[in-house]
Formats: sequence, structure tokens, C-alpha cells
Amino acid sequence: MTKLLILGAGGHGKVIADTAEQTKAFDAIAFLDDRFNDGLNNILHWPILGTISDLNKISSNEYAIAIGIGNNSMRAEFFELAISLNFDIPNIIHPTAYISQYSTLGQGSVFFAHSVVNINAQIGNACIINTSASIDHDCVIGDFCHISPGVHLAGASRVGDRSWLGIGSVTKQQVEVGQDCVVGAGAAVIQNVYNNSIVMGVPARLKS
Ligand SMILES: CC(=O)SCCNC(=O)CCNC(=O)[C@H](O)C(C)(C)COP(=O)(O)OP(=O)(O)OC[C@H]1O[C@@H](n2cnc3c(N)ncnc32)[C@H](O)[C@@H]1OP(=O)(O)O
Repeated sequence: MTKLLILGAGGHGKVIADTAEQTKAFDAIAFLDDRFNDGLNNILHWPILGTISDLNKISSNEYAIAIGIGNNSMRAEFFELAISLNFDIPNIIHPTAYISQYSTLGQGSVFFAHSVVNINAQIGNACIINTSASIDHDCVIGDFCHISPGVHLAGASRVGDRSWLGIGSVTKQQVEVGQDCVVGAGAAVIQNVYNNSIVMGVPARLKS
């Protein structure tokens, strides 16, 4: 057993803490958050030990790291920083999530309550697979993606690095969403989406 230190105590960080506690895999859970300088010392019973810039004072022998930051590019930066400081960044999987033993996971991703990853799916590093999202067979999700609550990806869909699929959006099978894309809440993606695009609506179209 080890301790878990979560970078960021906002909404996403709090869900990570709750999820990590449910796994019973950690002796203790704590945060770093910049509001420490404003006198914020705890969230519920979890202490805030310092600001995020205090990470280099923390021992990688004592703590594993989770990146509690929803913004995909910022999460990528902190992931690389934590790797460079030799921290372990485990996947954190809620006990109600179903992760096929025939799927492939990177490191540092979180899988919240009732999420599903089916056979032969691949999930990259530091992804958020949010509440009740489903990633079906043969999907490929890049690094630093956010698959929001209630998203459903049909079989063999692909999502590029740092893309954000908004709450309740869906993809048709074999569709590819490129890198650095945003798919709006409730969208139905039925054809490929180029890199750096924002799409929304049913069917999903480029935001003008
Ligand atoms: C646990 C959690 O909370 S995870 C977080 C979950 N949150 C989400 O999934 C949010 C996803 N984000 C969205 O859907 C956003 O609305 C975006 C990214 C698609 C667009 O955001 P913005 O660029 O700020 O667009 P803005 O709000 O200015 O709206 C622009 C136009 O698009 C429309 N629009 C915005 N979002 C959508 C959407 N999801 N579907 C259809 N139309 C939309 C607006 O009605 C507006 O139309 P108008 O010009 O005719 O008035």
C-alpha cells in the first residue's frame, strides 16, 4: 500500500479522491492545491499539503500521484512533470467500473463509477473515463483525453490525444475524432472529425 497525492482539489480532483478511497488501494489520500495559500487546508477529511509547486518537495517513495485537473493540456503538462520526478502514476479504477481483461491501459488514467471499457479497447495515459462512459470493443483512445459522463463510443471508434468528448455525446462505429478536438455535449458524431476541430449537434457539425 502507498499514499496517493492528488494534484488539484477542484471538482475532478474530489471525484478522484472519492474513487481512490473506494478502491481501498491507498493508506492515505491528500491533495496539493494552490488555494492552500488562501488558507484552504482540507477537503472533507483529506488534507491539502501545499500548492502544486510543492510537488518537488514530496517523496516519490511515499506518494503515488493522480492528476486531478480536467483541462487536457494542463493534465498532460503535470503528467510529464510527475514522470520526470519519478512518481508512480497509477490507473485508478472505481470498483463498479468494468474494464475488460482484454483491453490495454496506459498509466495515470481514471475510470469513474459505472464506466465500461470493452474487449480490445486501448486507453492512453492520463485519460479521464468519466462516470458511466462506455468505450466499446476495439476503440483506441489517445493520451490525455477526457471522455465525459455518459459518452458512448461505438466499436472501433478512435479518439486522438487531448480530445474532449462532451457529456452525453456518442460516436458511430469506426468513426475517428482527431487530436485536440472538442465534441459538444449531446453530439452524435457520425463522420470523422479533423484535428483541432470543435463539433456539436445531431448529427455533429463543425462549430462556425
Ligand atoms: C463531470 C463534468 O462536469 S465533465 C464536463 C461536462 N461538460 C461538457 O461536456 C461541456 C461540453 N461543452 C459544450 O458542449 C460547449 O457548449 C461547446 C464546447 C460545444 C461550445 O462552447 P462555446 O464555444 O463556449 O459555445 P457557446 O456557449 O458560446 O455557444 C455558441 C453557439 O453554439 C450552441 N451550442 C453550444 N453548445 C452546444 C452543444 N453542445 N450542442 C449544440 N449547440 C451548442 C449555442 O447554443 C450557441 O448557439 P447560438 O450562436 O445560435 O446562440
